[in-house]
Amino acid sequence: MSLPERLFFVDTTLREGEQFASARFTTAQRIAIAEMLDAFGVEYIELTSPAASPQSARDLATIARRGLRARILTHIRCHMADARLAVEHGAQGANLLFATSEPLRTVSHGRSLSEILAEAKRVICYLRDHDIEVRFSCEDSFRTDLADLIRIYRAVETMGVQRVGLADTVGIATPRQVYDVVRAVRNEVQCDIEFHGHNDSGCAIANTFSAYEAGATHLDVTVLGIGERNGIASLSGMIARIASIDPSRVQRYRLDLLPKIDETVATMLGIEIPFNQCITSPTAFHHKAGMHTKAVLSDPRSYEVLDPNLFGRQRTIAIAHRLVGWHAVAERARELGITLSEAQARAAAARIKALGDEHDLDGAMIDEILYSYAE
Ligand SMILES: CC(=O)SCCNC(=O)CCNC(=O)[C@H](O)C(C)(C)COP(=O)(O)OP(=O)(O)OC[C@H]1O[C@@H](n2cnc3c(N)ncnc32)[C@H](O)[C@@H]1OP(=O)(O)O
Ligand SMILES: O=C(O)CCC(=O)C(=O)O
Ligand SMILES: [Zn+2]
Repeated sequence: MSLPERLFFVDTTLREGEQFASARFTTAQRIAIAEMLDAFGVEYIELTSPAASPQSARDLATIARRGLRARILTHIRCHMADARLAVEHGAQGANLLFATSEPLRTVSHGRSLSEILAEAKRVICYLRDHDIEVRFSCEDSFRTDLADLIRIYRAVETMGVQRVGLADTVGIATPRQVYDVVRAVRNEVQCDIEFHGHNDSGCAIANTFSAYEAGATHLDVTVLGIGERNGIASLSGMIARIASIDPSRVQRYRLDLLPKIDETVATMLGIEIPFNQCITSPTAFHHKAGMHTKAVLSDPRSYEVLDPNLFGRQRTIAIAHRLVGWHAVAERARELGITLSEAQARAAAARIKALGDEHDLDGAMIDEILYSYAE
């Protein structure tokens, strides 16, 4: 499968990620996160609006002055006061949004589509006059009428935005729907397209990937997928999704930094890396069941679509449990310098299984059983 060439990550750990329940990054932590993401190679780092709090405004200015390779964006309402703050605090780009769906339009801001477009024109012209890269996003795009979406995107493109954004704000969209809507927008505008997908129904990575396949160029991610409620697509998840199809698409990034980035942010948040996190979870390259370990010992590609070495990780093979197979037992014996016949390895595996039915096992217990064959 060939994937589109144009791919930019917009990491929004310092905006969407700050909306995660336990996030309250200090200035030093914000700088550390921005520097790690920059070293990794994300193209954009999105920061909380300078309107949010005095420290958020100061930190935007500090990070924007830091001379990072990544472009520093701030996420603001389509509002002149917020736009002025973005300019005053040195943002290189402004990610504007306005809710356009029926359910949100009423309760979020109460504007009609025409009023949204009138406000957008003032704000976009002001930002473009100040040489700010502008993206305009329709919040809750997937509960917005497609004709309304297209009307707005065509209009803001003529106002001079560099890209339009589609947001699955409530995590309701399916991968096929994302593909169809992004494709429809792709056919209507020339500018770049950004996608932002929430994980409420478990489709954030799949939806973000579908958007990429359909022509989205800019993909929103956060470290560990943190964000409002249960978050959005994770950086490591999107890297895994793309690398498993075509590693050359992500070879320009410092993939070996991913474990450290996830670990550092998890520590800042006071959480563990989730067990099901792609690439960086402690068990992401851990093999247990006998049928798996037998095959992996012969050729890791049997049960690994990603090479752990690419990410500075190592595979682990567990044998201290009742699902063990004799091949893995024989391999452990070889590591210990013990030569077992097939019959002995099978007998040792049977012994481990019987003990595993009775209680938890650990590596030392297994080695003791294996040494008993060496005597
Ligand atoms: C789906 C998302 O994650 S969107 C991003 C969410 N991010 C944030 O909310 C950033 C943190 N937010 C904040 O610090 C505050 O909400 C602020 C500073 C932005 C605004 O605070 P307040 O002025 O106290 O307003 P409050 O948050 O209660 O209400 C939102 C206001 O923004 C207006 N508004 C909402 N969306 C938009 C929009 N896209 N563009 C312009 N105005 C908007 C509402 O009409 C309301 O205006 P009002 O004060 O005239 O009634
Ligand atoms: O600005 C955007 O495109 C996304 C805003 C957001 O966080 C959302 O809609 O969930
Ligand atoms: Zn969001």
